[in-house]
Amino acid sequence: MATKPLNTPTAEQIRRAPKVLLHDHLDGGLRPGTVVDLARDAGYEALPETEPDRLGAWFREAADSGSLERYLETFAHTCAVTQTADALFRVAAECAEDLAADGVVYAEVRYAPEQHLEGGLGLEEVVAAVNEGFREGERLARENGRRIRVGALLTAMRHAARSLEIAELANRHRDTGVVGFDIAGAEAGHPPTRHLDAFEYLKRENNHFTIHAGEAFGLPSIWQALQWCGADRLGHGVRIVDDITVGADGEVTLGRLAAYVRDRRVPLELCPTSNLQTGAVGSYADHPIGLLRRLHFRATVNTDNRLMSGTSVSQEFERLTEAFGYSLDDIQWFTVNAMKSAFIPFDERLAMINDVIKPGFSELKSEWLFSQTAVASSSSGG
Ligand SMILES: O=c1[nH]cnc2c1ncn2[C@@H]1O[C@H](CO)[C@@H](O)[C@H]1O
Ligand SMILES: [Zn+2]
Repeated sequence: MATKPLNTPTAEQIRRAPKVLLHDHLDGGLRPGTVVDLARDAGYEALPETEPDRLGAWFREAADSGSLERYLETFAHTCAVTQTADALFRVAAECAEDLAADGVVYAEVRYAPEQHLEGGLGLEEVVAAVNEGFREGERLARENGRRIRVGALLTAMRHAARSLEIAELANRHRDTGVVGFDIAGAEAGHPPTRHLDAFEYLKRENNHFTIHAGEAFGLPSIWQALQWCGADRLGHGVRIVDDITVGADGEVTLGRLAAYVRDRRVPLELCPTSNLQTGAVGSYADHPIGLLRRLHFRATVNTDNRLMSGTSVSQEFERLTEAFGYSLDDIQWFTVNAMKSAFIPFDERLAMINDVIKPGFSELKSEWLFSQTAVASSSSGG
C-alpha cells in the first residue's frame, strides 16, 4: 500500500464528493432485489438464486471468472427480466436514484436496445421507457435533496449486425435524452471495423460515440477504434499501457499510439474492478490507472457493471485511494477529466465543472483543513 497522505479522504467524504460516471451499463446495475421481483413478474424461472443477498453474491462470483466471455454470460438473467416497458422504466429510475445516492451528479448510462425486444417491444418503445425511467429517477433524487443528470448511450452488440439501425435510433433521440452511441460485447473476433457504416453515419451527423476497446484485446483494437472508426472515447482502453515502457531508471517511453492517445486527450473510461474480474489486471495496485494518471492521460474512473462487480463509483475511488494514496485533489482531477469528456454540450460541461464539481470539492477540502487545525491545536497542549 502506498504511504497515506495527511489528506486521505474518508469513505464518507468520497461518497459526498460530486462525481461523474461515463461508463455504466444499465443491464449491469440492477438491484438484486429488483431482479428477483421482475423475474417473479415475468415468470422467469432460471435465476440461480431467489433471495436478493444470495443473488447479488452469485452475480459477483459468476462475473469473477477471469474471462470476459464468462463475465458476459451473467447478463442473460438481467436482460431476461427487462423485456417490458414497466421493467425498463423501473430499472432506469432505480439506476438514477442509486447513482444520486452515491453522490454522482452526472452519468452516461448505456444499454443495448436490441436486447430488450423479446417481450414484443419495438426499439423506439425501449428508448422511451428507459428515458422516462431516468427522468423519474432524477425527480425522485431531487425530492431527496440530491441532484443528478443522466444521459443515455445506446449500445450496439459487436457480434450482431444492427449497429447502423441503433446508430440511427441514437441520432433520432439526440434531443430527447440519448447523448451518444457505443458498441460492446466480446472483443476477440469482433473488430469494431465491422461496424464502420454506423460510425461513419454518426460522424456525418456530427454525433458522438465511444467504443469498448482495449479491455480484453490489446493495441490493435484501440488503434482500429481510433484511427478507423473515429471514436471520441475508449471504453476501457486500459491496454494502452502495452504501448508504454518504463525503464529500470523510471524513464517512460510512449509508443506512437500511446502518444497519440495522450496528445489528443482521448478519454479512457477505466473500470478497475471490472478489469480485475475479467482477468485484464491482477490487483488494484497493479492497475495501469496509477501510471496513466501519473502520465496525465485523460483517465476517468467508472463502474462498468455495479451488480456484477458489487461496486459503486465511490467504492472504485476508495479502492484506488487505498492502492495509490490518492487525495481529494486526485479524485477531483479524475472527475473533471470525466466531465470534460462527457457528450453533452460544452457550456453545460463547463457549468457542471465550475458550478457543481469545483465548489463541491472545495467544500470537502475545507472540512479537512478545519479538522487538521483542531487536531494540531489540541495536541500542542495549549
Ligand atoms: O466490460 C464489458 N465489455 C464488453 N461488453 C460489456 C461489458 N459490460 C457489459 N457488456 C455488454 O454490454 C451489453 C449492453 O449493456 C451487456 O448486455 C453486456 O453484454
Ligand atoms: Zn462496459
